[in-house]
Amino acid sequence: MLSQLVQSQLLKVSGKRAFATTVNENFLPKKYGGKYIVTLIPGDGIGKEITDSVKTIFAAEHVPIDWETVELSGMSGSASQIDEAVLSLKRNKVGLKGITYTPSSPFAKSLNVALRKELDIFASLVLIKNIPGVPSKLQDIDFVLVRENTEGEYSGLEHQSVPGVVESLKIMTKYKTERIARFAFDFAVKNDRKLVTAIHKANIMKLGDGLFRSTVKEVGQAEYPGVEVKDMIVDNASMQAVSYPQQFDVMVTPNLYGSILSNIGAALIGGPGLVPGANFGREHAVFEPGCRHVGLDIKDKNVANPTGMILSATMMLRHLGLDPYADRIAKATYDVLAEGKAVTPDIGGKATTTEFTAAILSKLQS
Ligand SMILES: NC(=O)C1=CN([C@@H]2O[C@H](COP(=O)(O)OP(=O)(O)OC[C@H]3O[C@@H](n4cnc5c(N)ncnc54)[C@H](O)[C@@H]3O)[C@@H](O)[C@H]2O)C=CC1
Ligand SMILES: O=C(O)CCC(=O)C(=O)O
Ligand SMILES: [Mg+2]
Repeated sequence: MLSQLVQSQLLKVSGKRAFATTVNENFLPKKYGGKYIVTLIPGDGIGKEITDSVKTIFAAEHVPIDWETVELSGMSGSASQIDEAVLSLKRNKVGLKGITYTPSSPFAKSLNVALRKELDIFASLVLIKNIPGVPSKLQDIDFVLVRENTEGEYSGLEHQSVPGVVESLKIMTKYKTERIARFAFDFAVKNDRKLVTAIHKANIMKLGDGLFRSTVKEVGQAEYPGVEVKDMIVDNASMQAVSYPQQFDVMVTPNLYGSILSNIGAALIGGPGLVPGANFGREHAVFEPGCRHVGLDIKDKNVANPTGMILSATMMLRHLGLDPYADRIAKATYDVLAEGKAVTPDIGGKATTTEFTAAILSKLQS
């Protein structure tokens, strides 16, 4: 039973299928000396601890990857760090990333957002699915969030026209809405999902969200007759997500609603440390925990749950065609979670991050 569940998780976590339709084959990463070079950006907060967990597991499994580590910090970093990170990702095409902190000061730009825009990794993919053994109030949850990553509310265009009056621009374009819609429908087709729901607020933002709603529906109806398309207002979708999440299959969202729904989704399945994610463009793919939390409050305490990062890393392995490594690592991770003996405090356990990682290693060796 468990292995069947694991198998279906593995299929659905597969970034490769989503990627294959989106990335130009000419830009697939190349091996050097039999190994892929992957950019590793630990980021701030718990990033180092959870990427260390991945590094330990990959080393023990002899995964044919060399890491190119780039420091990127929103707390202390120099301006040149972002250039270095972008250069490394442009060269290697593939990255594994923690989250960088963004201070609320008006002068501090989000490095996470800058990186996504610079590389045009426009599609965020987040899997919200119950994990056997992890307590959650509702069962049979299994949906995917496809989130536009480069425009919308995260455009970062704000100005104060006169003191006390601020205008924030939300940019929505037909071009970027069509491409995120196609990504969502392609993902649905390739992963045997039947329903795409466009999430919007077209009753209030009639032009911007109206464009999003109508474009997703047009693309679906014209190009993907085998996939049902619906739409739902974001307020209702948030309520439905916590009362009847089983109704959702693939949700396609503008930027901010995707962030909010990924956080609701994380809470539904047991917490932010469990959710895997990836960002795809035509040339690059960057894998990062789907709920995108920095975790400054638990930094260096050795309690962070690295599951979301490990599962993001297994999506990356599939993207690179290293499925057998991904299968073994994901299965060992799910087995440790299912047993519940060596799990971290966020899901009710007492284990440290390193003890959880060690339990995965011993599963792999057994
Ligand atoms: N504050 C920032 O710089 C950034 C914030 N965000 C977004 O803002 C929202 C909230 O961010 P923050 O308030 O900074 O959240 P946070 O990073 O403080 O996380 C919220 C809570 O979840 C816990 N948590 C997160 N990951 C965990 C893990 N792997 N294991 C165990 N516990 C974990 C943290 O300890 C914390 O108590 C999120 O949606 C996030 O996507 C995204 C990027 C940067
Ligand atoms: O980069 C940030 O500081 C916040 C971004 C965010 O909330 C997200 O990407 O979901
Ligand atoms: Mg967020």
